[in-house]
Amino acid sequence: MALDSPINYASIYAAVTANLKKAGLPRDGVQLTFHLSPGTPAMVVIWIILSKTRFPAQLIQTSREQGLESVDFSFDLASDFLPEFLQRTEDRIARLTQGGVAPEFSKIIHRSTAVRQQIDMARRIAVLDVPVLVLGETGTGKELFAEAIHAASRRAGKEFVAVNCGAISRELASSELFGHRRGAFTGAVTDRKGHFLEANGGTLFLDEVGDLPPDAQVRLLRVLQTGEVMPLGASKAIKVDVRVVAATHRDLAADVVTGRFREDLFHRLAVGMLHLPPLREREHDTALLIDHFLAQINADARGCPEAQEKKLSANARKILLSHAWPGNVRELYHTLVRASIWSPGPTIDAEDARAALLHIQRPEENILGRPLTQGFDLKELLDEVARDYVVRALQQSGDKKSAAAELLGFPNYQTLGNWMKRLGVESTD
Ligand SMILES: Nc1ncnc2c1ncn2[C@@H]1O[C@H](COP(=O)(O)OP(=O)(O)OP(=O)(O)O)[C@@H](O)[C@H]1O
Repeated sequence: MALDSPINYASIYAAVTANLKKAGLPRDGVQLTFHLSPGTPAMVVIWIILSKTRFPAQLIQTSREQGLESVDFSFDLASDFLPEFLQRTEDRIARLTQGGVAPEFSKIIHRSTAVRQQIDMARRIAVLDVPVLVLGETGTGKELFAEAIHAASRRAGKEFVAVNCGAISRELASSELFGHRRGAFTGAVTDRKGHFLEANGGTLFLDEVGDLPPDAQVRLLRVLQTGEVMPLGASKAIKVDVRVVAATHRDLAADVVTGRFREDLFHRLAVGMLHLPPLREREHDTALLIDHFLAQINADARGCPEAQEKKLSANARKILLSHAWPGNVRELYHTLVRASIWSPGPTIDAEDARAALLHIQRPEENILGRPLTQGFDLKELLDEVARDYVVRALQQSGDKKSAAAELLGFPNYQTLGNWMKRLGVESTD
């Protein structure tokens, strides 16, 4: 096993754990033994920590005088230290979160327990200054959560830099994030600071982190491990103090399995992890968001001479409530903006709502012509088709479940109810 240095704790830890994992350890039926005597003091420390945590092992030492001895001492991290450590952390969180919810979390409009739980977790993670990974479909509020975490953290007054990794070209990803020196590559005519240094002292929000190319993943891992950035073409690393909040709509755990995303980076980023549920899984949030956004749209329009205060008719509301919202909160907001602009009178009626929704159906999205590329999910596609028909049947039947069930060829309305629950379709029937 090659080591950078026999006294470098980080490299000993990385090398040993990588080798043990490669050997498929720990594993049932295999009793591990670590020999403490031949190593440097740094190695002994790492062996002891690993034996008491990730790789339970028996410890032995040897000497000319005593021969082989088992090294035994009671040191149980879980029961001896963790409770005390956690209690200290709890106290700190309680101190830091005194005074109610940070106002930035109040921007996250919700009534559902699912979102409330994620806010509670985000508040606790915010004060710990650890990396956070926010998972959720597009438009579920990942960036909104990242901003709130920043605002509720000790970095609040410092920079919040948001970068969409999916929008950077693969060739330029490393230079955009970590910077470059003039002449580092063709086209590098001036020095570039890079987003990490721009966010120094604050928070860097890496949206669509799953789209980072492999070389940028390696560099990001190194920054997280060492707290230092090495711009392309530079000869010296620069210390940075940046908290990373990453987000993705991809199934990152599946990307780790296929090798598309580095497992070690995944673990580094996912110290705190949030799962934002799609709108269809947030009971009653859609109704609340409709009212909130409509009030906001009306407030924004106030002052324009030709603007009218808009209201939603009961039928228009029903249509919006039963839509599947594949684009989640963002799509809901834009649909309301369109509906309020297009409705000629002060009331947005069913027709206006339908027209605003129809606007986003893209004819080129032929359901039979989707490319079989990574991320394709046949079950999700079939659910999409089912959702579309269920919503249409409900609309056509005036939201009467029995009639809608008949239209769909279901034996009874309970069957429709089961489908709606599974597909996350709401109804007001
Ligand atoms: N719970 C919410 N309350 C109020 N506004 C919300 C909520 N969730 C999302 N939004 C708004 O919806 C829009 C989309 O949210 P945001 O950009 O945070 O989503 P995202 O998950 O980061 O999207 P993407 O995956 O496309 O990057 C934003 O304008 C945001 O302010």
